[in-house]
Amino acid sequence: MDQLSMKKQAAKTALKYVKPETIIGVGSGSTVNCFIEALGSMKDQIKGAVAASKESEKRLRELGIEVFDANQVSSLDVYIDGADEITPQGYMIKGGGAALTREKIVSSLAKKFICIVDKSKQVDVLGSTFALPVEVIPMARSYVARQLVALGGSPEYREGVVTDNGNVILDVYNFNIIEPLKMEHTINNIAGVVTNGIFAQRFANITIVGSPDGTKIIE
Ligand SMILES: O=C[C@H](O)[C@H](O)[C@H](O)COP(=O)(O)O
Repeated sequence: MDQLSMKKQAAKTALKYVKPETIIGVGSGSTVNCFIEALGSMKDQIKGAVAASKESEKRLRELGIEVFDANQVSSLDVYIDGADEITPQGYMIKGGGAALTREKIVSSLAKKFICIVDKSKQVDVLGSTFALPVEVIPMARSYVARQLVALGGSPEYREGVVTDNGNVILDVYNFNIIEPLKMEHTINNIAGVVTNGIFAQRFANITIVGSPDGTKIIE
């Protein structure tokens, strides 16, 4: 089974967590694009969605789903998003598509984070396969990079990428993230960091994994 089919499998399974008459949170990325496509079958049952990226917003609107601003809602029933890495505890690295800050904001509004992944995203320790994205205010780029080196990482500027918030991304290699919550807070405390791609404070409550052996749900 190819990776796209596994993503589609996980995305379709997530529909069972979408309740009629609710506004849901929707993340971004290729797995979420599969989810948005599947959500078309329920578009008349939900009130709408809050999107974590301009790209997802556009795709939702194209399907005829109403998109709300995050400031218009006080709470969301569920937030559905992919991840670049996820541990058995539901800790994630996100931001491969540079949407990490809006994803953290929208997911923080939700009662439950449902993470949809294909099995290649499962790891025991964060940082094993994927560099950690950090969104940075442009004028702080060099300062933040030096601080990340002091923490043991090897940051690389993601050339040519500007986030939906007008900032830049540093991808940090060689981080073995043994204590995700502590690391998330430490990096977020560096002046000039908007947020980093560790999702430990806001971990996934439910992980849906698409694999050739069928879909697995980890709660
Ligand atoms: O910024 C992007 C997001 O965090 C995505 O959810 C993450 O990169 C996973 O994307 P994909 O489903 O394309 O692997």
